Amino acid sequence: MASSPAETSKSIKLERYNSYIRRVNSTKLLNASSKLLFRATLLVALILVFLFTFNYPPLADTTTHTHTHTHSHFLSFSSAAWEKQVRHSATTRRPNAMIVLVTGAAGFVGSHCSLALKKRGDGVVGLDNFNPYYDPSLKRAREAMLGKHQVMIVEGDLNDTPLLQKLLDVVAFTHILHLAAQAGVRYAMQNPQSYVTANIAGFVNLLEAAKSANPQPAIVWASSSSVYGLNTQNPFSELHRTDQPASLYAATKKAGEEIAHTYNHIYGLSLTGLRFFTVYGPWGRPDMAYFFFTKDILQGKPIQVYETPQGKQVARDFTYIDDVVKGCLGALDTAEKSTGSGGKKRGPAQLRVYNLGNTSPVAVGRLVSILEGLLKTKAKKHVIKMPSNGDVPYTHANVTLAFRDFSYKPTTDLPTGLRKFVKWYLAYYGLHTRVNKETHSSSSFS
Ligand SMILES: O=C(O)[C@H]1O[C@H](OP(=O)(O)OP(=O)(O)OC[C@H]2O[C@@H](n3ccc(=O)[nH]c3=O)[C@H](O)[C@@H]2O)[C@H](O)[C@@H](O)[C@H]1O
Repeated sequence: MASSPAETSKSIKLERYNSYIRRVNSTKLLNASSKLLFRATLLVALILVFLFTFNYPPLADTTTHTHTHTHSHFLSFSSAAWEKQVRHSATTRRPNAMIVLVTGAAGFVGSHCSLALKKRGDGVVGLDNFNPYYDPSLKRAREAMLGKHQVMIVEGDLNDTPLLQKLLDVVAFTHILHLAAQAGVRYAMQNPQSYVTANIAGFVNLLEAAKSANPQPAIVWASSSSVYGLNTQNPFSELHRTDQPASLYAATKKAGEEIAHTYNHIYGLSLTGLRFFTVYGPWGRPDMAYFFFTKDILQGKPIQVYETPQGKQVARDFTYIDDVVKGCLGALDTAEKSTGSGGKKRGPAQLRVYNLGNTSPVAVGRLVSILEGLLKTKAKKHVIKMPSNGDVPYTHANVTLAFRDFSYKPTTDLPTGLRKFVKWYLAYYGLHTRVNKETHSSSSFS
């Protein structure tokens, strides 16, 4: 049926009105869905910000699932590219080479040992959590130096079990050189928990991963001269008592020696503990006296030199880094294989402890005089009684055992070693004034 013109115009208007309403509604719908989308995006963004800000999942998981490397950053630790880099770093370049996981590789002794191993053709993979106990930029500089020699440091924590398992799965390490630890004798009064976490829990976690690995690696690890504690027999021999630690640091290192015994006994892990005696040298630790004395003397700041409660000089068997590196490599070279497999002991395994010292203690006052000479600056020296915060009056190593078993023989005296340290210090921090030309002799770590 045909419609009238009036009806037609009314129906056209109605149609236009309906179409207008549909457009308005669809725009409203669009606006509503955009708003919904916007709110959802905001919510997701807020959740992400929360997760990153409050570090969830916990640090042990987040930091260790990534790593830095000179060529690429933050690869997932399970990615094929990450595994390739780890294997590349573990590549050996000599017959019968060892493949070593070095924990604490961005640390003082760890970086030196990693480089020495790599230079002689061994495969090396580092592990370090880059914690801020002392300036992490120094650890990054050591990492960069190792990167130039194709040594990769995986950024991760000893307490990250999946990471350790992954590393031991990806590479059949023959050895672990375990140097990662919470160091420092006096800092244990300020942050006791950090010593338990790194030196006890972290060590156990590493041993757990090692005992389950196939093959089980042999382990050489850093104990400390501080385990001799209040021992008065002199020089310190491995046969002397070590059941009187004077600091929590010493107690955790002594606990490590007992834990090593347990894992050797139950699982057949080959374990060698090295008692380091106040190691110093280029690329050293800024928390140690020789290092911050150098800084304070150059800045004209006062330094405190401790004396015993009886007014005697405090002394240390200061040991130069190159001598300690030789000792570490000697211990690795003579470490026998672990005997267990699949987490089970198959026979008795090697268990050893050695002193790595210099065998000639030097008073701290003499250390200061040597630095004054090298820096051509008089120290503002205050002699005070040694605070009772874990320190011991003197250390002195007997190294007969290490000499017998791997020809360990320290060859660097304190003036020679400090000269090399000062040369490095001035170059590293860009300070070249007021210093003896003599200090510009050769350095060990370049
Ligand atoms: O052999 C070890 O196993 C340990 O060695 C190192 O400990 P220590 O021998 O105590 O070194 P370090 O602090 O440099 O003090 C050196 C001397 O300066 C004296 N000292 C110290 C500070 C100060 O302000 N004044 C001072 O006279 C102080 O009394 C001491 O006589 C490592 O840090 C430690 O991690 C561990 O490895």
